[in-house]
Amino acid sequence: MSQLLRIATRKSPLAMWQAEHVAKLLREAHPDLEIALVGMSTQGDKILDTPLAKIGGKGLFVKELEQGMLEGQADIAVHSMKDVPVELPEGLHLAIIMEREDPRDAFVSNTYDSLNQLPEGAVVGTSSLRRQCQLADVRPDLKIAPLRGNVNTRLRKLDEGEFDAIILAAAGLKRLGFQHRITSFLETEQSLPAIGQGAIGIECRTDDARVNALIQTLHDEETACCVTAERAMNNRLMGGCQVPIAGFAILNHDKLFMRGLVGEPDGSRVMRAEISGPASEAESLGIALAEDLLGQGADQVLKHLYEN
Ligand SMILES: NCc1[nH]cc(CCC(=O)O)c1CC(=O)O
Repeated sequence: MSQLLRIATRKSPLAMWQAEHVAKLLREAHPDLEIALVGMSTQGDKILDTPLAKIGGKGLFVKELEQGMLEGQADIAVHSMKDVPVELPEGLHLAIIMEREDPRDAFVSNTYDSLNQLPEGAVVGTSSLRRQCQLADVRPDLKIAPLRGNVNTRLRKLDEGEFDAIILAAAGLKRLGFQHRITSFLETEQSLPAIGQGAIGIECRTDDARVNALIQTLHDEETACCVTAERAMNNRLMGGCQVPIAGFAILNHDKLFMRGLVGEPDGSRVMRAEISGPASEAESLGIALAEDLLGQGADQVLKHLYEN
């Protein structure tokens, strides 16, 4: 008897690409499996005129998908890890973290080759406080302008001449076939990525043994270890995805190396820390990194942001 697996996904082109990608890999692993995509709209997709940082709340891009799984309309949800809050609803878990795509931020411009070549006062589009903070730190003269919408919309707005350059995640551009639009990469030391950037995660019901077993082949332990450290840092900082927090871990054999950053959106204060240790201690390394940042004053910066 053929089995059915229903994948909950947002309807943006990037989310659909990611869900299709998972569907394709699962069809290869299980030729008899019938797969259906269940498209859903999230709050983050509906409110398009407000910077995400102002909408507030965690899980803006995942809540409706989680509800769908809890109500039995879908079996798994495919997420960009950077959109997934650290705390999940009762009954659901992150079963799978897939191998990470390029974690870097990309500089996209129709006029200038790189960040360094932007003239004084150039207008850069991004609605990410994390990107804004790091840009302002090195180039306080730049004008940061809000830029929301899915990847395709953001590229269109650049082409319409609203900005001298925009910053996007390289992973999203590559997945959607816009690699040629990447003018240059911001190395991770220069623009520390968001927690989980470039990694896709699969969430499902904790107790659904059939589904947990079906998706197991997609797991990448190295990425999972790095993302565990990054999310532990975020959890200790009580960070949502819309605060200027960055964190990026890599593995070298069994050793984990991680950088973290918290700052003011205007770049007036930027706290950085790094740590390394055994991969088996990923979670405690992430927490220790957060504590280093808190000790440097990150708690005041974050408190101030949550109050506004
Ligand atoms: N905030 C939306 C979002 N969520 C994940 C990605 C990129 C893909 C990824 O990080 O896996 C993007 C677009 C962007 O930041 O440019």
